Amino acid sequence: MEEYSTLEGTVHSIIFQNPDNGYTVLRLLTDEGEVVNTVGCLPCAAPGERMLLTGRMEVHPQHGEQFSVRDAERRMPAEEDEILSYLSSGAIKGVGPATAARMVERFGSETLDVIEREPEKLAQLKGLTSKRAMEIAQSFRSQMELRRLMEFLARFELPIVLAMLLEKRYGGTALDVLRENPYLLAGEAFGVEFSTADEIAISLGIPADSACRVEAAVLFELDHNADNGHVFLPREKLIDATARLLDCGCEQVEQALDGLVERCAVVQEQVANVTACYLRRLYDAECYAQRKIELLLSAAADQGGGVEELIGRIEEEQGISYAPAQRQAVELAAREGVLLLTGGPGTGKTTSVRGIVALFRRMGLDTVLAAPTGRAAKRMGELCGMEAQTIHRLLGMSFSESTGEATFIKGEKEPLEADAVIVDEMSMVDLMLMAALLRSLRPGCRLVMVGDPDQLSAVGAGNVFSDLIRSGRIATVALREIFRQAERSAIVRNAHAVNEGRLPALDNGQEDFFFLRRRDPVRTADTIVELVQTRLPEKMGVPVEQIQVLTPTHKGEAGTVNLNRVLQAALNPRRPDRRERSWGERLFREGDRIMQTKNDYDVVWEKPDGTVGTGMFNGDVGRIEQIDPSGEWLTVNFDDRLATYTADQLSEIDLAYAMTVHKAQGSEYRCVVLAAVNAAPALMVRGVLYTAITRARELLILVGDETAVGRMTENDRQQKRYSGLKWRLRGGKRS
Ligand SMILES: Nc1ncnc2c1ncn2[C@@H]1O[C@H](COP(=O)(O)OP(=O)(O)OP(=O)(O)O)[C@@H](O)[C@H]1O
Repeated sequence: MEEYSTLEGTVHSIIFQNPDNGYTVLRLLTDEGEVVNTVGCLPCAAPGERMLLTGRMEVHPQHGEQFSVRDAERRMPAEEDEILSYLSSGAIKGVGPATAARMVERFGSETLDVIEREPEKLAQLKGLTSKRAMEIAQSFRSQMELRRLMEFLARFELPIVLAMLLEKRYGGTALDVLRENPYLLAGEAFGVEFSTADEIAISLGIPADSACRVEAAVLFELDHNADNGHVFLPREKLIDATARLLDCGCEQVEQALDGLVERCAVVQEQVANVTACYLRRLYDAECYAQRKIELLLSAAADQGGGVEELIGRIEEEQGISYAPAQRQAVELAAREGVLLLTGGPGTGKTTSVRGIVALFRRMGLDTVLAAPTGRAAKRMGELCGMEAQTIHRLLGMSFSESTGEATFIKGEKEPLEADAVIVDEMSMVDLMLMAALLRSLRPGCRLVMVGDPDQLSAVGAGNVFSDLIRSGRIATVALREIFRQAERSAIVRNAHAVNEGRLPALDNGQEDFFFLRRRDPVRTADTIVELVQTRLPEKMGVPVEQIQVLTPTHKGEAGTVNLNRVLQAALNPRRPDRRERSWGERLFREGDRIMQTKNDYDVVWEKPDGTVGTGMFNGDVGRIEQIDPSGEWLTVNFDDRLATYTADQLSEIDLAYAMTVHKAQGSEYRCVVLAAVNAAPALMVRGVLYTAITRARELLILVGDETAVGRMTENDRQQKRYSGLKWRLRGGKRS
């Protein structure tokens, strides 16, 4: 990792500035008398201002050497000549060079204070009306507010970009709002650690036992646990965790929790024998999901007559004879309002779905196919011979800038027109998405949910698929038989072995499954680079683009961070004709394979046929096509959708030469290279290995240590997730 250095000096001139995100290109006159081109997030920077910058030097193919800023300590100009160049630069609306000169001549080094605090004095100057003086003061004050906000955040080592986000949300009063309740930073929209918000609060003298602190901690715990998959927390656990977080007594937390329950910010309800505490949105989603599923079940669409004959014709048409369980699945799809279809790799799920699609077509049902990720939708569409979409796109998801929440065009008021919806890769659907999908279905719409319940759980909160299966309320067909074609593949055989707790065969006597023993993670990483760069493309004829490196972890030599660094250096090395752009610790280069790491509904994309749309989703993978010479935006090609990212969206992308198994959920690759290395205990589980193996279509190469493979295979512990959906469907308390 390159070292950071510091640079101190005065802003000489501004070359470029984006007022929306603060991205700035400027020339800095250092104290050593050198002029250095400097780029970074430096909102409202203006000539004359003093800066102490931390960052690193980069070589830009067109602009040569430039300093890329990570942190900045900034001081307003203090000397007369600095103030003059600051004001002359146009930094304040309504002040040009002539006015600036008059102001500084009259007020000297006090000029900025006068503008801010005694603007009426400005009207004494020739040619300045008091109205204009007030406008100047207003423009200067709003800049100062933003600056003070930035300085305030910088004291706690928070990123400058956060100031822009706060200002967007709270306008000129952002700093006051923040001082009143610093805990808002720990909320979903800003994602700051509770401990940092707490540090700010303490520095502001907010007492440790103040209600706002304890309430914020309770909400933070619920939110944090939702990120770990829990829909609710048992009251005792919530109180205990919060008391530990705050290092305070349980009574205080109980009081705060009761206050939140009274105000309905938290919902408390008995779920089986647990007193469950829910964030409001998750409670509403769970109750809605239960009610809507009941409704869809009660509208059971009995189409008994003639189905067998139809199935016979479909078999003939598709040149296939269904296995009994597959036939049952197709038949039940005709009869039931809601159907679950489960099975591991090669058990014939897709073939059954094709049958269901054909049957629905013959029944005259308008059918829609969907999946939780873009890749899963693409694959589903290809295999079923009709268009499939992501659930997000199907529902017209967008993002509210003011509340930070996802909104959907489709819902109860404007439902989907479909008569039937078939969803694949259901194991990845979390509770919020499930509730949104259900809201968009008309009463009587059929819902077929397909997936492999042994895959890793959804990233978001909930256990939706397994709750639905285990509720016993919904018709379920479990495909267990592995078809002969599929049985020939060692990938499929080994996946089933792992799923049953048996070690995969690592003897290399197979065509599509190989094991390369490397006990040391450094050698594991070296071997992975060699495989991807030369051996696989040259000896096995697999193009680099069709290989995906997976690893259980971010950390260590064989974790994503290091593997991405070494793979980038090998596959897309620094070249004079490839522009680069760094963002925090990451370095992006034209030609890099990258991944979107969170949903962003604002990214704009365009297809070659001119279709324009918005939205990129967590897990979408693309290639950096171009980095603008200003470094201010870059374009990424996602499967022919050319998306433009501005500087403030760069935190949402990461290199994707290697990714975690969790991130690869729902995707499939021709060839997977898996780093089988020891990692944190929570990652050494069967689900991780099983999911990794089942991502490979034609070739899987395990590189690493068989003890790690063994540990993962043996450990079938699934993280328990608190969720009440199964209980509600089984007839728990009606809501
Ligand atoms: N009834 C059948 N008769 C003969 N072959 C079948 C039948 N059903 C499925 N197959 C074959 O078995 C293999 C696996 O089927 P399919 O792709 O439908 O399974 P899947 O569960 O979707 O698998 P995966 O999840 O791995 O994609 C395919 O080669 C398919 O052609």
